[in-house]
Amino acid sequence: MAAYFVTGTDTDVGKTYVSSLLLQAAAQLGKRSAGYKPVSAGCDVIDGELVNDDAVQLQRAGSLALPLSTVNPIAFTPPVAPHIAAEEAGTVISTATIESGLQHIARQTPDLLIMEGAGGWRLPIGDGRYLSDVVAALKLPVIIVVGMRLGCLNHALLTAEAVQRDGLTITGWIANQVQPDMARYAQNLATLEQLMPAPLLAEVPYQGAPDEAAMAALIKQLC
Ligand SMILES: Nc1ncnc2c1ncn2[C@@H]1O[C@H](COP(=O)(O)OP(=O)(O)OP(=O)(O)O)[C@@H](O)[C@H]1O
Ligand SMILES: C[C@H](N)[C@H](N)CCCCCC(=O)O
Ligand SMILES: [Mg+2]
Repeated sequence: MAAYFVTGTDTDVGKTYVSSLLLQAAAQLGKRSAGYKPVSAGCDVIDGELVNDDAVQLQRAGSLALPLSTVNPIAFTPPVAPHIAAEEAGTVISTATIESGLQHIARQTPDLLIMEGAGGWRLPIGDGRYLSDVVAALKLPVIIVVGMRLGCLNHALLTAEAVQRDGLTITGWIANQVQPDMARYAQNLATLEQLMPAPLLAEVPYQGAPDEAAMAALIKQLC
């Protein structure tokens, strides 16, 4: 089984969008794929259940049939930083729950398991702890989604520095075109290719996906 942690240069940079593409591509190639969003903030309450859109997207994209509570064991209603939502709910984000949730999915032997963070790499989860501590304890390789917009160079380089300082391997980064036409896109991409300490895995076009052959090659590399 291959498991990865997908982080991003910020919230709203396309971690879920890109993770879903990877899970779908793996499924189309006959692989067992599963997404995991341990901590979410920003949910609808449907029939008494907290339903997070990221979790629903990952659940649909993966080929394993998993209940939503398995894909997303820790969920909060307001779309705010999760440790603040946890405090408001009078609860503490449990690292044991995050870890056991991953092991639970791993036991169903996916070929590709993608765990999506929330926000960026150094996400506080309360009491001086960070989601990155959990990823480090799990020793998961990291994929960085770079939301290609002005400011991403600094965010991408700082994220990569922090991941490496935490002792983790960066499998690579994905350039995600969150804007239809970023000014100097090619030059920004070239700058990151030169300065990032890990390879560019894929370019994801605005409202699109890498071509089938590129995706198949990437899934082969990741699995
Ligand atoms: N390549 C793309 N083309 C067009 N829209 C995109 C692309 N990538 C992401 N988006 C859109 O940008 C928004 C943010 O993407 P997404 O939800 O995947 O971000 P995220 O990093 O997972 O955010 P969060 O921190 O909340 O988990 C969504 O509306 C998504 O559909
Ligand atoms: C609500 C939002 N879409 C995400 N799920 C949570 C983003 C947390 C960001 C925390 C921060 O770094 O400021
Ligand atoms: Mg997301």
